[in-house]
Amino acid sequence: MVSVALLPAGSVSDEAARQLFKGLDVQWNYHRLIADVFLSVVSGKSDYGIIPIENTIEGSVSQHMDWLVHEVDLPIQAEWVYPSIQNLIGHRAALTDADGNLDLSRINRVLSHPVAIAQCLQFLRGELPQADREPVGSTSEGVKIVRDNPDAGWAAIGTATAARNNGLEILQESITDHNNNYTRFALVGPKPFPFKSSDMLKTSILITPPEDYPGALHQVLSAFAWRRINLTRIESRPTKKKLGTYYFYLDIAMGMDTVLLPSAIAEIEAIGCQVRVLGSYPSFAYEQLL
Ligand SMILES: O=C(O)C(=O)Cc1ccccc1
Repeated sequence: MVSVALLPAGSVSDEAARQLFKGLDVQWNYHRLIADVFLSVVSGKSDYGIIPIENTIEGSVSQHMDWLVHEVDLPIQAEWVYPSIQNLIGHRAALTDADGNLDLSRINRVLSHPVAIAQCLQFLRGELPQADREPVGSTSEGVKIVRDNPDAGWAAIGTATAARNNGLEILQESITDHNNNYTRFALVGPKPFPFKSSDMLKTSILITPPEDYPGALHQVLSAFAWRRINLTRIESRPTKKKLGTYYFYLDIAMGMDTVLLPSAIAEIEAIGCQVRVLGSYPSFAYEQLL
């Protein structure tokens, strides 16, 4: 049995986790906040933690990436993608007019995870301009709060699973501003993920260039380019130490166990950059986990 820390039952993380761990014996340790998911793994209560890190519409979930970089030292052991379909969820009976029609103008507040709210901004502006938006720890927490306040005129954005679990209706299905909305999840923890394998391996590294070094990023990229090493993501984030200083987060489409990548990293260190490896792990496409 493995123990896995994640956001609460019915969250997108929960649906995605069940896909990765399908067929395995798992103890699910649910936590209200992503910080507690990380800390459950750090303290040894859970073997792995499940962290949403990137989304088709919203891009990087910076707050989660920052935790991975600044607050904990937990390697990434796998990544996978999962389609996040978001729905408007509430008490239909309380939002119906005298003719029995659903009246969305009765909704005065929408609760959800900030990433889910960000995925539905056009819908919210167009269909629910009167409603306040309230960020909560997860989409499923929002659904639960709405369930407990049937007469408040509140609605949540969340999964069909959360609507079902809480006995609420889907008022409108699939309300994200763009289709094909996928979220990339990272599995973090001290031990490798031995249960499933993939032909696609990835390595994530963090590079902090020396200050005032013109062309540092160019040199970093050329260390990969002439070795024909494929990068799949590059992000810059503030170091949080001084305004205008950044580190670079790179995803590389290969595992660490080759000559090429260690030599590229050695070259980057030789020009004075700090390099931290955040993990070298299998990457699963959604279709691989069905
Ligand atoms: O709140 C959830 O359901 C999560 O798992 C976080 C999240 C929110 C929106 C898209 C993907 C993951």
